[in-house]
Amino acid sequence: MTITDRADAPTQAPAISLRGVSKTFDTASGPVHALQDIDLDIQPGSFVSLIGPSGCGKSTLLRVIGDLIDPSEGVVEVHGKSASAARKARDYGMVFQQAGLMDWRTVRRNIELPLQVQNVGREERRAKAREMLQLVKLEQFEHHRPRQLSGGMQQRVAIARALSFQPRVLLMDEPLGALDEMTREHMQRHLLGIYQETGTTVVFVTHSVSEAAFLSTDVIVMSPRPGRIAERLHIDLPRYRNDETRVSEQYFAEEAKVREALHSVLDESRSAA
Ligand SMILES: Nc1ncnc2c1ncn2[C@@H]1O[C@H](COP(=O)(O)OP(=O)(O)OP(=O)(O)O)[C@@H](O)[C@H]1O
Repeated sequence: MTITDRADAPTQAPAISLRGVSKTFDTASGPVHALQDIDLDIQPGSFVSLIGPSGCGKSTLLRVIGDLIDPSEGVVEVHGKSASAARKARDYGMVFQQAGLMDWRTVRRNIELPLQVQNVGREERRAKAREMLQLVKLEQFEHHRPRQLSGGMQQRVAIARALSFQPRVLLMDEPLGALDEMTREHMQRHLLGIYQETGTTVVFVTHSVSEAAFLSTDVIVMSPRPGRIAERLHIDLPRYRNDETRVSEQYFAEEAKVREALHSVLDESRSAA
């Protein structure tokens, strides 16, 4: 399965490639087949959302890509390297539902942390962190502590931190899941802006159909027990999207397409249960 950000895009080496990837967890109550036989190519610069019922393996797939867990079978390549080599080469930025910021450090020093770990010099670190603060539009909060910021702002800091070392791939596990509806829409606009500006390849786990349709170039619909790819959908919207996109006929049609695919997976998994 190949995913390109445009249907007519020339063939290029995928940013992420999975072949025959399965993951089984051995638990006290027996094996859990979280992923089975996943083949997937993700082209550079695409924004790919993973959506599907709870427990269908979205987070497991993201974690296998990011080398946070090993697959039981199969191969993962990121820009031609193994997932573990890609992690060592700092090809990944990761953002989770909780921002996970350190409250004893200022906002800027939180963003500097991954650079500090890489022994980047102080001045360069500071300059990079300021650039990232501009990217997420939080320049004036440089000296604040995370607890002084709203949930959405904290997530923007987490995104800035993840992007500080210019990873080629941004892995996001429900990064907007804990935010209220209005903040979430606001953050979606921010995230789109960041994506458009950086051109980073994004893999994004979400439960929200509208979010997946609005943000993504492609949506992967997964089905549970075992976790598999049920359908992949190309989102036929202009790459540059804004609030007008959200109320366009074209967007409603794309959203309906994702909703329909998800509902047929839900219906199947209910009738199999
Ligand atoms: N560390 C683990 N040990 C045992 N089972 C696990 C582990 N991690 C995930 N699982 C199981 O693997 C399956 C897939 O889980 P995963 O979290 O990837 O699904 P998900 O689609 O992200 O779910 P949700 O939408 O609820 O977050 C589930 O049955 C889950 O219970």
